[in-house]
Amino acid sequence: MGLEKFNFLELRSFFRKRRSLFYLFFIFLFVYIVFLLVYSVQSQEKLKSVAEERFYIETKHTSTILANFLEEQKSLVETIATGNEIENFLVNQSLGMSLEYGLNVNLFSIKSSFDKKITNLKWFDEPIYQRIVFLDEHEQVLVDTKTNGSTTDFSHLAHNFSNSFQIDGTNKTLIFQAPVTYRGLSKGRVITVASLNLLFKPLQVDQKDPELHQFFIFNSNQRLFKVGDDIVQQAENRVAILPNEKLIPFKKEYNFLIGSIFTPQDTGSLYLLKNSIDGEYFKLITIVTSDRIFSKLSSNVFLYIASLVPIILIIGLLTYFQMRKKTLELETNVEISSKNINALYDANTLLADEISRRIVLENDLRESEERYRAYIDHAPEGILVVDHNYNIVEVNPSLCMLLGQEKQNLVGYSIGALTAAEDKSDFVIQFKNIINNKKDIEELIFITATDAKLMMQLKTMSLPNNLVMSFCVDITQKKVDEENIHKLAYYDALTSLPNRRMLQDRLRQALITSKRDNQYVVLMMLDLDDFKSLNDTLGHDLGDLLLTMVASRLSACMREIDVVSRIGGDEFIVIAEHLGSNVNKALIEAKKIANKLIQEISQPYPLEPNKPYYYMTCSFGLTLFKGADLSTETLIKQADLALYQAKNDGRNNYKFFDPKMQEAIHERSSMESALRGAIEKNQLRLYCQPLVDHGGNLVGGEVLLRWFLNGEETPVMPNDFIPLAESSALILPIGDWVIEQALQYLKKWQMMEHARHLKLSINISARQFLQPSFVQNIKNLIERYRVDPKLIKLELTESSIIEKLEEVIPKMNELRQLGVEFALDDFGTGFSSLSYLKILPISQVKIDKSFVRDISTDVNDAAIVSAIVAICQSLKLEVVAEGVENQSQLQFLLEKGCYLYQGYLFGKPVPFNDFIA
Ligand SMILES: Nc1nc2c(ncn2[C@@H]2O[C@H](COP(=O)(O)OP(=O)(O)OP(=O)(O)O)[C@@H](O)[C@H]2O)c(=O)[nH]1
Repeated sequence: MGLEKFNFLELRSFFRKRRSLFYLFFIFLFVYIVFLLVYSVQSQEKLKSVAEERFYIETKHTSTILANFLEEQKSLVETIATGNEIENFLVNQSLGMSLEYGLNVNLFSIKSSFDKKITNLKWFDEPIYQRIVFLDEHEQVLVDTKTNGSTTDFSHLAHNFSNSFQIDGTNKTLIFQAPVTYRGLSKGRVITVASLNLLFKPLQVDQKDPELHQFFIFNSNQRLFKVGDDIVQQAENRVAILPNEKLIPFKKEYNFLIGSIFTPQDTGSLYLLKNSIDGEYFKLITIVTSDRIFSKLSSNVFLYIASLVPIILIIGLLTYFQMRKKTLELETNVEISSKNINALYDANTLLADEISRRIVLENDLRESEERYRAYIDHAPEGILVVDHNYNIVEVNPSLCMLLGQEKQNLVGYSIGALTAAEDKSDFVIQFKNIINNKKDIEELIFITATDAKLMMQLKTMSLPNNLVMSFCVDITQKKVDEENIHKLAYYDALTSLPNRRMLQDRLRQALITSKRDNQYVVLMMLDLDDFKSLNDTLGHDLGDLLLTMVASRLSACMREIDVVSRIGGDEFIVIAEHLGSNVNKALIEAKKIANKLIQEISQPYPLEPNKPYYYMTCSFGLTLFKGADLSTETLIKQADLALYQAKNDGRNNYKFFDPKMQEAIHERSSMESALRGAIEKNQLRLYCQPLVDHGGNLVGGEVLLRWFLNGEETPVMPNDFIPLAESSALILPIGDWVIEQALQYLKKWQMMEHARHLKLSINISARQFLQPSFVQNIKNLIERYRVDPKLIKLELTESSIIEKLEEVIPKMNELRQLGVEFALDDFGTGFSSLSYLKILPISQVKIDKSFVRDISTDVNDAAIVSAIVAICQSLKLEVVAEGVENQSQLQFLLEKGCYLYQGYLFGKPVPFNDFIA
């Protein structure tokens, strides 16, 4: 909306500056107009009187004309009466002349004179006389101009000649008479008869001047007036009331005067004037309209009104200016208002914007409120709003569901209502603390309506108006899961004892405590003796059962503060603290514990109902420490080392760690690091030991590894470093190296005429064989060196593959398909389940040298070897006897049907290059 802006201020200042001038001008104008008005009124009055005067004169003139006419007629009739003709007659009469003779002539002459007069005398072009009559003193008509002989009786005409004329209303005539005298004697009279109509000739009584009407009144109060062509005479005796010679307004009571002369519409505008003609005898009454008299004059009312016009105009002007002023003020106000309106408009716009913004905000707020409400109502977590008095203001459906409570039983109540616990005091205190501290996340236990225990995680935040909102998430299950995870991470699933990880923790703490308290602690590593047999004979389940029994026995023997853990397989570690600060006492204590535990473990185990008890022994490795700056790993290694010694010492006993063991450990670790660089330093060499048949023919060789440490001539034997290589995973690169080298030699053999048929046996460690890429590696090498796979024989020890048969057999089969053969090495030293011979895709079995060594002297060994050879024969497997050193052994083997041999009797292992000259 746009508002027009006027420049009112300029106009207003203009009027302000000239205001006094304007007032002066208006006053002057007012005076001038009043003066003009007065002057006009006066002039009007004058004009009026002039008009009246003029009208007087006009009527007076008419009266005079009429008076003159009457006078003239009077004198004329007298002139006739005294005329020569009549005088001659009278003379002759007096002379006695008779009528017949002389007088007739006279009369004739009179008559002629009369006729002439009738003919010649005119007024307003009309003959004045209708008749002239000469009567003698006896009223005898002597001369009468009316010749038709009708006589009129003039006797009624008075002889009194003071009234020299009379009006004959009946005949409508005007009669004048004059006496005829002779020598003082009356001799008769002359009568002239004129038309009454003549009187009206000078008067304006016709249609031409309808505004003026005149009539006569004569003495006998007779009104005489003319209506059309008729002259009417009426009696009226009230005429006398009319004033003389004065123009007076016509009053209503004068209506009788005008009668039927004319019928004015407005008698109020009539004026009346009475003029005397011929003395008081004859009056001329003039009735005239004011317009007729004052036609050119304005009426006073008009003047007054006209005079009012300027006043009204002035007042109007003043009012106009006043109003203009007011308008200006108003307009100024309007302008100010318009400015205000503009400002208001701007403010309005701002307000509108603000309103729009607020509407948007309100919408946003509403949407946000709806979102908030939707979120609250549908949030999966419980939501709770509490006021500063700890009263519940809001709960969402999720919280109600979690707590098994109805909303109406919570909202409006104190926070105690949130738990169904009998004693709510702890809950309320904890909750208040949470609310007051507003820690990020707190945990609190709620009791639900069904008496269930809910562990809730509360996240609390402040809201406006001193409100506090808490998000409650049920973490009961999470806690259980966490506990389970913790258990899985820190506890052994089978025995529920702390596992190796937990042990590390506890050991770390024990280290700290022992240092702090200056108290000895013993770490005992326990390993069941020959547990593997139990597994193998009774199965894993019973093995597990035994392990759990061992665990409970260990726990039962130890104090609450001690640690009993299972670190894997059949190995347990026990930590006993607070053994005193004296080493000897601590040793005694530790021994006591070890003995007690050995005693306990050796108790019979009722593994199977109605079956004989199982018996189990164990070995311990112990290490004592007190505030030592040793790592937990070192301590465990010490105990392990001691255990190793205990095992070596025949099992079912315990050994304390001593520094010599430490040295051995050190030696082992330095050897490990030396072995790590052996390949790069070219310290490893391949040797080959011949394999011969019963005819002494070389049929192949077994690849053997030698480690020439630090350029020494005497190599380190495989038994001294292969276990180390296996335990440290160095066996993998070493094994790969061995295979590749061996195939290169085999390639060379293949190119030699006399060696082309020789088979090469390569020892493969279980770890190496179980490598996922093992088969592919072999394939690649066969392809690379183009060797005949049939000449390759891979040797695996029974114990190494027995646990992973399902993994091992498919791999063996895959290589078998290429032509690669397998031999079971060291047969007889392990479990030697004969059933494996059936299921393993092997082509050869190698009897361990420990059996071969004493076959001539030990009946058992001889029996075992015989049995092995027999079985292999029945299974159509080649049998190789290892460690054949003398003829008696050979003889025995030959007798039993073993036709392949390896041993010093046929050749020691020699460097590969020397194997075939
Ligand atoms: N039943 C069962 N056997 C296990 C479990 N963990 C490891 N073993 C077996 O426990 C045996 C542990 O054997 P070792 O301790 O190496 O040897 P051993 O037979 O006890 O002989 P020594 O320790 O030398 O006396 C292996 O045969 C494992 O397969 C287990 O959780 N349950």
